[in-house]
Amino acid sequence: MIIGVPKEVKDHESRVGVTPAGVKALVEAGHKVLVETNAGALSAMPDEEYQAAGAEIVGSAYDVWRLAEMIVKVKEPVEKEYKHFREGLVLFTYLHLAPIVDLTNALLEKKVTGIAYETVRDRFGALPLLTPMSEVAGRMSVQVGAAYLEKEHGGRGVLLGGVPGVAPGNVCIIGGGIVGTNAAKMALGLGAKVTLLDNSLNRLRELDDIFNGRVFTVYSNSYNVEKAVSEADLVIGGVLIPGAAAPKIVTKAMVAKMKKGAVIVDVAIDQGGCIETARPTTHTNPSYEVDGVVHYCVTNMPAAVPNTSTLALTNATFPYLLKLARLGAVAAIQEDKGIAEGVNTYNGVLTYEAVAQAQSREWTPVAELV
Ligand SMILES: NC(=O)C1=CN([C@@H]2O[C@H](COP(=O)(O)OP(=O)(O)OC[C@H]3O[C@@H](n4cnc5c(N)ncnc54)[C@H](O)[C@@H]3O)[C@@H](O)[C@H]2O)C=CC1
Ligand SMILES: CC(=O)C(=O)O
Repeated sequence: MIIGVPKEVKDHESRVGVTPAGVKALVEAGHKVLVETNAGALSAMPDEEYQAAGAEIVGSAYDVWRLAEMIVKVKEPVEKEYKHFREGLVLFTYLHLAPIVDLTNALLEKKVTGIAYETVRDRFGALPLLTPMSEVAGRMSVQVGAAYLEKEHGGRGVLLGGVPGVAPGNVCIIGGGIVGTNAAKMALGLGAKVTLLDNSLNRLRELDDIFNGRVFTVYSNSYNVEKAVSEADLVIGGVLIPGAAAPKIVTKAMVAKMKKGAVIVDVAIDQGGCIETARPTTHTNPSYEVDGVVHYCVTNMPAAVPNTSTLALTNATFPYLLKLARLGAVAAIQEDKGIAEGVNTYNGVLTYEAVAQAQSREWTPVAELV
């Protein structure tokens, strides 16, 4: 198969979809890999390493997209990439379609097979291609939040760890999955007081065990959320219903009652955000204020640490990529239920229920189409 790896074009997106190690394994398996020049440069993976691994370096994105049968990326295509879509192309990347209607339309119109990292499942039902970036973003959310709490950055001037004689800061984490757990680890490491809310009692039990009671676990309902948020210096949003638009757990009214200079990091913003006042931001303009509360809602947080993130992401994506290349998309979808779960668009048909619900559209399971 001919596999194309374009350079990312989203704001400050510095990760890359395949590493030189991945290229070597693909080439050894008989595939051809086209890498756009400088695609890996910001992840400290120069063209020479790709070339030495057997890739063909291609000068333009246009040619990578045109010549490849499967495109492997990191982020969902932005508008200026839609012109590259064509019938039969396989696109393996994050898509986050629920909140992005125009991208959904473009993939459907051009009959692209869109396989979304964030909805691929493993045999345990987990989301193996979302997990590594949630680990990164969860850990980052605390260091970003701590920086925005500094006066210089508009925050209320709270040191999360406190000092002897002064209480630590309050961190409230909503959603106790991968983002939430990793955020809790970092916040505890800094010495903050951590409250974690989830609407799964079983998950709260697991978290209580994992953290040995050092994190305050609270059942997520609007009463408890309002109280926790009003006491917080830093609120981290990490709620997910896979593939769906994120439910708004923190309302505008709750934000209005937060402490002035408190900080919100809504990691769930890539699925539309779980905080009503959150809107997507970029690494160029990462933050804004609502009711005196600083909001940081960057949709591609791991791009800030591309070397770590590219390695972590491709560790997880590579076995799926190899399978897609070996079998071709149709046979891989037929053989592997987890890959089939990743298919959001196929031959002009929307194939993911939660996206269909978010956009009030019809959908058909991909198993009925291949
Ligand atoms: N902005 C960025 O750069 C990045 C964003 N993300 C996003 O972060 C979000 C969270 O991802 P993960 O932690 O991997 O998901 P996860 O599935 O591991 O965790 C989600 C948690 O939310 C909980 N939840 C669901 N409904 C809830 C409710 N009503 N109240 C409280 N909790 C509720 C679930 O029980 C689960 O524990 C996703 O939208 C993901 O795409 C992930 C990586 C990077
Ligand atoms: C998960 C995601 O959206 C990201 O890593 O950018």
